Amino acid sequence: MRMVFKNSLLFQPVNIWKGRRKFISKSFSQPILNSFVQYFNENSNVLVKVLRNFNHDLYSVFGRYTFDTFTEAIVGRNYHLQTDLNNKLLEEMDVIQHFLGCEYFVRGCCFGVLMRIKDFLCHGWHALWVILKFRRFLADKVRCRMAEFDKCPVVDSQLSFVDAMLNRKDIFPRKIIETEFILFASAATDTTGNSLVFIFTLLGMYPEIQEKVFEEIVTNIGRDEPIEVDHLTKLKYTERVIFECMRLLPSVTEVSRYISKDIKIGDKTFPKGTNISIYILGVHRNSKYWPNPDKFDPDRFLPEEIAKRPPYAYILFSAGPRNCIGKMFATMSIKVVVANVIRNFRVSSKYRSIDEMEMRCYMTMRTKHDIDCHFTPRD
Ligand code: HEM
Repeated sequence: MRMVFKNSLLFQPVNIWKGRRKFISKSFSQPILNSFVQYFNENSNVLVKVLRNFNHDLYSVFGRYTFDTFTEAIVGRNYHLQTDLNNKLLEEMDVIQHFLGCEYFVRGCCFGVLMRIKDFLCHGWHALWVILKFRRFLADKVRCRMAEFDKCPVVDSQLSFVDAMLNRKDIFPRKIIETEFILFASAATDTTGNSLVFIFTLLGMYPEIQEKVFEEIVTNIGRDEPIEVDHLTKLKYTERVIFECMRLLPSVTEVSRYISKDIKIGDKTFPKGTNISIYILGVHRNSKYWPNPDKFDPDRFLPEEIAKRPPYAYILFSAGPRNCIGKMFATMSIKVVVANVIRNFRVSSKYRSIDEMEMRCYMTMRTKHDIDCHFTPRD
């Protein structure tokens, strides 16, 4: 991780992180995010076509949608991974998840150094090769953008974070811009893609809820109209459904922190120098805050129900200053996809409960095997 993201936001000490996060946050303001909705809409139209012909390997299908949308919004380039099935870059990235994932470290710890060396020789080189390929692929796009900028500088207060950094090349060298772009693309793709897979699978498990979502979408947007910013705030029930899906199946299940001074919580003290993990999945299914926690109930996200809970009972995007910078980007993108897909397809799944979905968790959570979720055109 450190090797790939060394110069990025993720690994900066607080004093550098603070200034950079503030700078980048301006590019995630509401007016800028609103201007991205056209890309979410256009790419979700492609997704609808893809789903008509290609109904398997859903992690790849939704990951490709997310990657195309992200790169188009941020550097103005669509790589058409949704339709270019020969490009296997995202699937190859899964090797990295395997390599960095729990299994490697758990086994490495149990059987000692020899197992680590064996794992590295078996999987490490492959992971390294994929990382370099991904890096080169994305860095190349930043260079293209840079060349465009040099020819024709854009003077605008509403720039994507890459363009905003390119505008301040005096403080952001090219290498840093490239690394940030790679971090953001990685942080956006699997998280959002996997969430979409889970949302549709849960909608497939609860057809009555799916029909209510369909009704709301058709009433507020229509069957064929392009999806625009103003539509998104009208999808109140759909939004509750999305939040409930991501409560039960968060694509990021834990975050870690290094404790820099003693912290007392209740009668326990966590001493300075400790690494701790906050288990998001556990918090989201804690019966103290979520009665009958395994029940799928979108009304938990009615405003009056939210008001009854402490704000940290739902930490899908983490919380505090180091939370997810892309949370609104992800939420808006997911809403557009749900609206466009549900008005075009009836979704079904054989699972009767989330317990039947065997999960595996590396950096992000997925099912162990191909997921059972099917899309049947409504027309
Ligand atoms: C459903 C989708 C997403 C989920 C569940 C998610 C979750 C998270 C979580 C839990 C963190 C905090 C990590 C920590 O506290 O250590 C985080 C950080 C981050 N996320 Fe997301 N994320 C999502 C989508 C996105 C998107 C779309 C982007 C980019 C547009 C993004 C960019 C980032 C970045 C750059 C950080 C690090 C922020 C920092 O250290 O200041 N994420 N995300």
